[in-house]
Amino acid sequence: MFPHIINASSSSLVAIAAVRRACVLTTSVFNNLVKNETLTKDDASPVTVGDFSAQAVINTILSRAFPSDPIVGEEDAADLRGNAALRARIVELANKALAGDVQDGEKKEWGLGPGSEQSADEILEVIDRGRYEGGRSGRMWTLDPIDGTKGFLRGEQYAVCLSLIVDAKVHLGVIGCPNLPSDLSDPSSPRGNIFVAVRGQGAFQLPLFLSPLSPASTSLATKLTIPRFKKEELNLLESVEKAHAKLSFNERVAQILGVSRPPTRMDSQAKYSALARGDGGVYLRMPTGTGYREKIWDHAPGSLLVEEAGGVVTDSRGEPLDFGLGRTLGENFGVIAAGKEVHAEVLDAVKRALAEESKACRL
Ligand SMILES: Nc1ncnc2c1ncn2[C@@H]1O[C@H](COP(=O)(O)O)[C@@H](OP(=O)(O)O)[C@H]1O
Ligand SMILES: [Mg+2]
Ligand SMILES: [Mg+2]
Ligand SMILES: [Mg+2]
Repeated sequence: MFPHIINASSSSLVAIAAVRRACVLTTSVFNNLVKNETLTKDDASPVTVGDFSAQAVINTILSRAFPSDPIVGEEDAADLRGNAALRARIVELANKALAGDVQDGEKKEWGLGPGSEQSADEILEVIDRGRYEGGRSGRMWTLDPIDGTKGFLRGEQYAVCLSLIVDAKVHLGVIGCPNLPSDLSDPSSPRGNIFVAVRGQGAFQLPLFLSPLSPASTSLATKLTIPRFKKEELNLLESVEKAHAKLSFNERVAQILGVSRPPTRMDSQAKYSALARGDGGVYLRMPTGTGYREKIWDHAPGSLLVEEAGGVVTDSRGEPLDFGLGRTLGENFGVIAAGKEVHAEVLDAVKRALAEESKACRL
């Protein structure tokens, strides 16, 4: 089943290869990260040499495989142009990742294999291929080279996330989770999974560090379906970072729903992956009131994964997420993702909690 899908779509084969290469890089960067390899961006969020070099690797592969496809990537090279030490480290890391032997499921023409190293200028340019503004029509990719940078820095969950959007609809989503155990309830179960969703063809999990075409990987590939939860089995999946989502609101929604299990807090779109395979029943992310606009790369692959696993993803008004507005999802009304049956109940609970809040404000 799974190889049939990736063979049928060259985009998915390219995307899986790109995400796997980047995950090998980020795993090695984590093990060797030193203090001065992290910058603070204008919005006070962290970015590491891992984020920049992973974007260079994925953008290189996409640009070679699909030269006319634009890319909406989280990072850009502006901060690297004035920082020679950081730039040199990123060039070294990206080139090491690109020059590794061409493996099963990859092609040399994608800029891979010995001899495919690029100059510093080429690496900066390819990082900047991610500056596309997005929009409603045509084909484009959206990339989050490390989603959950704070989780990455803590040695916890993070994800390398890539998605193909066509005419504002997500067609393909690939999420590499190097630190995610196969079984959340058993932290000693093997870590490193990749999640792949193709519109209309399903959602899958397979081992991250095996070629997707190898018999071992194929035999371990599983098709994901969100199970029907009983109330007592439900719990919420939510951000670790209080600045990213209003966790007190989640507590009230859980109360209204009668959910008694504690929430699972996890960084990155690993939450969507966990939801798609039945590790937790509800993804809930409500705005904290700062005016922050959610970015398309933080939700595109995760939302398709959940939908293809039989779930529903909307904002807090029940409206679909709109990936055609540019780099952001527009005004922030939050995100609710859950299995079909549970989603309607959560939406009602969210509306009730919002009504309570606005009543309390008027008093
Ligand atoms: N004020 C805010 N509200 C919502 N999301 C925010 C935010 N500030 C940053 N983020 C986003 O939250 C993402 C992490 O999501 P989560 O909280 O689910 O782990 C970050 O991705 P990066 O780590 O790629 O920058 C960042 O884009
Ligand atoms: Mg970031
Ligand atoms: Mg992100
Ligand atoms: Mg990121």
